[in-house]
Amino acid sequence: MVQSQTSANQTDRKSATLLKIRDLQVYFPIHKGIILQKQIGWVKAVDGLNFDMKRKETLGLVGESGCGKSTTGRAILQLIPPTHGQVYFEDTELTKLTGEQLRQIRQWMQMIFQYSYASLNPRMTVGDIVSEPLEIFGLATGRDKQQQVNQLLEMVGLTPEFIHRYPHEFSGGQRQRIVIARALAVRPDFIVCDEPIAALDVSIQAQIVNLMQSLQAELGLTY
Ligand SMILES: Nc1ncnc2c1ncn2[C@@H]1O[C@H](COP(=O)(O)OP(=O)(O)OP(=O)(O)O)[C@@H](O)[C@H]1O
Repeated sequence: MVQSQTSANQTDRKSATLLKIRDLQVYFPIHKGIILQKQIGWVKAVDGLNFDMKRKETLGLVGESGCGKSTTGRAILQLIPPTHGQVYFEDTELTKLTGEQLRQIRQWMQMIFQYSYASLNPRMTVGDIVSEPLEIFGLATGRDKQQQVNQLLEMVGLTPEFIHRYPHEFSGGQRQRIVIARALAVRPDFIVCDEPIAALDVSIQAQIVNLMQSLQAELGLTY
């Protein structure tokens, strides 16, 4: 169960605050029986979480397996509806937004996962994968889109020559770079990183951490 207290220091933060979490709770119902599915209780995955994050800050959640880290990340992005509490992104209360409003604001918040391969469509080329968010959010078309895709690949240490290749033609570390390039395409402020290096070899883990740190410095990202 993820819990925390808000310190006086945290509440003093002003305009630079990007994210505010207030009394966040995510409870999952526990059911018994296959047909009648009687509810017999709740899993309190997140229970009364409070914290603030400034822009360009990195906050790590540490805890045993099943303590609610992933649920916290998903609930912040409203991928799981919180049971109770508020999530503010800048001054917008995400927990009050409608579907379309959320879709717009999600542009500024991205998530990267441990198993990058599973989140990459095996039938799409790298060029299509990285350009898809540009199209969805209407950020670029034609030659401009092509240039942005090339730039994004270069930013994550991949050569633009890779654009015609498919995910299975890459190593685990390279796939994670593709996932990062796709996340960066929409120019996010905030990225939820759910164990983004856990599935990689130790030497590759260091490379991806270094890449994420340099991107944070360059683009002012909050992790
Ligand atoms: N969709 C769901 N329905 C029911 N219970 C869930 C659901 N998602 C998560 N849980 C439960 O909520 C708790 C927290 O899960 P979560 O995945 O957030 O933990 P975690 O800290 O990220 O674990 P790990 O380090 O193993 O990834 C666990 O007990 C899990 O079984």
